[in-house]
Amino acid sequence: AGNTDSFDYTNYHTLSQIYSFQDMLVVENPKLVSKTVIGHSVEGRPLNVLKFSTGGSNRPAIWIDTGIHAREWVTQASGIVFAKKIVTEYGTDSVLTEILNRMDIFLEMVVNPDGYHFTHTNNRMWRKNRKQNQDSSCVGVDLNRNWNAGFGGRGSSNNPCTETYHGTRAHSEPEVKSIVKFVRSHGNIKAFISIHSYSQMLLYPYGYTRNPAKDQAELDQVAQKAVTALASLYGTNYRYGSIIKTIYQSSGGSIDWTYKKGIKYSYTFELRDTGHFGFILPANQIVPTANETWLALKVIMDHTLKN
Ligand SMILES: O=C(CO)C[C@@H](Cc1ccccc1)C(=O)O
Ligand SMILES: [Zn+2]
Repeated sequence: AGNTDSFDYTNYHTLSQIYSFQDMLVVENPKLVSKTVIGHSVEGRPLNVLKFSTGGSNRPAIWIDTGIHAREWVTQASGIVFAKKIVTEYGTDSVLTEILNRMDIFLEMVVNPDGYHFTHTNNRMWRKNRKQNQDSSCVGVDLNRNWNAGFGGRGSSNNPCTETYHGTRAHSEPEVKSIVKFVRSHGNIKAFISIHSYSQMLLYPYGYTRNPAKDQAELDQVAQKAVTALASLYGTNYRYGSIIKTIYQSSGGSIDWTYKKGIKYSYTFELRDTGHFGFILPANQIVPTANETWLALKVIMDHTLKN
């Protein structure tokens, strides 16, 4: 596809097709979209972040990431739809326009490019990155166990051959370290939203402890409003609550670290479905999933703008 209007949003794409989409979007929207490389993956692939900004400097910002787990293909595909929505609806959608007139949005569509490439070439069910672990024949670190929040605790594994291997130390993985450095250097991120599939849940901290987040009441209230907006489109039902109570105990997760860094509006989405197709969600559900999720994202971004 030569441009983002003729791009096929109704299908899954290879890593290079996603990279091309990102570059086309920047070329087509030079005043609104720019691309930053925040680092490189284990295998040397660029970690691309799209910045959506209408001006200012170091404005308060929203972070959205997809594809931290390689096999969760509907998330990277949704990130593509979100990006096109932002450039299409800015100026017409009043909520988005108000958000972008005062805040920036950062979108990392493929947090784990090596893993994503590997799901196309070798193993569709790959989850982790492609780190060659020392003293083990097993490859990969779970990038959602590698953050410095309850690192190495229950709900992660020290065995490189498991799907939840946390790595040798917190922030050991370049894919995680790059985001950590970006968040620290930006210093004005107000919401951090990490998108997974599947289970149809909207989760907030904590995953590593049953201690409630100090902002639990507010996070819960915003989550409720967000899942209501999501369900308004096609009736898709989401559960919501803290990670540990709603899905399971997990330590070293990204939003537990961002929340402890003071980013109050830290959320994780678990997109469609509830297990019928699981990670192998049919491509015809990409656009409906992205459209309903976008309604929930706008609730969280709007609340962030106003609080
Ligand atoms: O990938 C998952 C399967 O979609 C579920 C997520 C659940 C989770 C979400 C946020 C923080 C920690 C764990 C995971 O195990 O990392
Ligand atoms: Zn996941």
